Amino acid sequence: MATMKDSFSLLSARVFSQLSRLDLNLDVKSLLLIHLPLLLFTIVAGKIIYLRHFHPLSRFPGPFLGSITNFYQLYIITTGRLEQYEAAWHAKYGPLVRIRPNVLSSSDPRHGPYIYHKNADKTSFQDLPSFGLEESVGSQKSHKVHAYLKKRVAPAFRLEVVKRSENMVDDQILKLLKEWDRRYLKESKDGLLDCAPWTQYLAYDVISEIAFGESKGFLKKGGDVEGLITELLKAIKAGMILSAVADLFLTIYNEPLGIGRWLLKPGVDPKSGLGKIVTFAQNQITTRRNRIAEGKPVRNDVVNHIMSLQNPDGTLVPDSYIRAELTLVTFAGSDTTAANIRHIIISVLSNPSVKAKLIAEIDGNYEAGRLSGMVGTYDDLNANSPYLYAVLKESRRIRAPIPILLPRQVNAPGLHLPVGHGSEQTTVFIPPGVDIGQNSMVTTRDKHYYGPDADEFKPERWLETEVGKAQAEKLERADMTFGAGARVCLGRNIAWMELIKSVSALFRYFDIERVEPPAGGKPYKCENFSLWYEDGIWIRIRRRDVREWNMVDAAVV
Ligand code: HEM
Repeated sequence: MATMKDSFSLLSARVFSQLSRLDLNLDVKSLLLIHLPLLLFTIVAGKIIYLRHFHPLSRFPGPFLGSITNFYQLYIITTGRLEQYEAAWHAKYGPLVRIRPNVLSSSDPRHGPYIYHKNADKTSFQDLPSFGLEESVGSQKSHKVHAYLKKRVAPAFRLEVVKRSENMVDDQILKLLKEWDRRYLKESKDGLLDCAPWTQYLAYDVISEIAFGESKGFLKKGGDVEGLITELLKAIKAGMILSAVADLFLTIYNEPLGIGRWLLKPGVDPKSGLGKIVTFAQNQITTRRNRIAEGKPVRNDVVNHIMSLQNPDGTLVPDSYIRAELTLVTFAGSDTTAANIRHIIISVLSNPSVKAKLIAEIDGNYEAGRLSGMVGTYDDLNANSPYLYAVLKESRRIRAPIPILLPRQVNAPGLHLPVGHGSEQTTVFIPPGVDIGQNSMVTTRDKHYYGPDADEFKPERWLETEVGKAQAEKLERADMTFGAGARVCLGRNIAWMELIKSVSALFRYFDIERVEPPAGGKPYKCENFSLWYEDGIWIRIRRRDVREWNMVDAAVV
């Protein structure tokens, strides 16, 4: 099969041969065959010379192709492992690498507060046409507008509000336990399952329950509902690819004659990709309105909060804005948490001593009556589970659920970043007008900051009792896996609640071991498309002999 490169060469050859056959007068012919290509060549060569020698980032090292074109980033994204490229560049070029013509990547955890300060604006990476959606708090570029939007929506995500939904999280976890027990221990009996999709079912049901007031039934079905998981992945991949050439896309899209907007007309198909998620969000709004109209009680949840927001003139915010925020919550709150749970399971199962310590802590808490009910309460788990806390933190350090560079604009007067260590420490000036960011998958492997064992999964490094207060605080300061500064994750309380509860329940109720994929089972696959997508995490479960099973068996869900 011909490759894209072959087809392109073939096409160019045909165009060229057609042109040379044209009976044009010599001037036009020479213009098309000689002057125009020469002009194009001169423009491209001039641009490359500018980018390599005169651009404000020309003195920073990095991959050659990355320094002259954004299309290189596009290629890297399609490999599904862009974090590996970025880590390799930092290993080769040092803590500041020019990864795209106008973008620097930093791998030094000390740079976080400088880059993600409260007045930092997001970049064109975030500025793609929003396909019929208004700007949401997450897509807003300007720090000022962002601050206004965030102040309005943040109350819906406060811990005390999230805690009101705690029993709904418990219900979803209970469903997971019961489904695994029924399908893999009672019906098929071999206890063998691929847990990767189940983490998504749990996360999607929790987020739809907490944010939208009803779970969509992923766990019950043991499968995708309305194609949401599949379509969200398509939308994420498309967005990721577009983000690599966002500047070019915007130039074409915004060109004055409107041809670009006509050509790239964002056709939102309600049945696929982003359109499906937007339609899902709109349906939540309509359902809620219907309930209100019918005089039925409504929950004081995220939908309710966003629907009752007002504009400065006192009018209610429009549906287009509510849709945008709800779409963001669906995006941001599902596959992130699912990926995190998967990695915790993998890490615990691959480290027998960690598994033993974790189970000892969970069992100890239940036996001593510090955890009650089927799934311990948020407060009890938080207060009594230092090792579980360390496991969750370490898992996000080793594999950040959002494994991409989160860029920010460098505004005047520029940044002075520390580089080097000890007596060799100095500063580097980053000029205004460029973009800079960090990928948590890279910063969290910095050996100066985390020590020579930075690549190892070691929950103990987070324990004050093991490493001392100063070291534990140092690690907390650099933890950017939930984002940083004013843009820190709004859903972190929801995510944390879901994580501590589900991990503690899974290891209390099941004895779990990782196994090879069975014949015909999906093999392990892991891809990074700004979120992690994985398949084929095969485990074998057995019921543990714990008394709480009586409650689970008796519960009706
Ligand atoms: C383990 C789970 C999660 C991780 C690791 C995570 C991580 C992040 C990160 C890194 C950002 C900052 C992005 C940026 O700077 O561009 C972010 C923002 C955000 N996240 Fe999460 N997130 C998680 C779960 C959730 C959940 C469950 C929700 C919703 C209920 C959520 C809602 C949001 C929102 C609305 C923003 C935008 C905040 C802003 O721009 O001010 N996230 N998250």
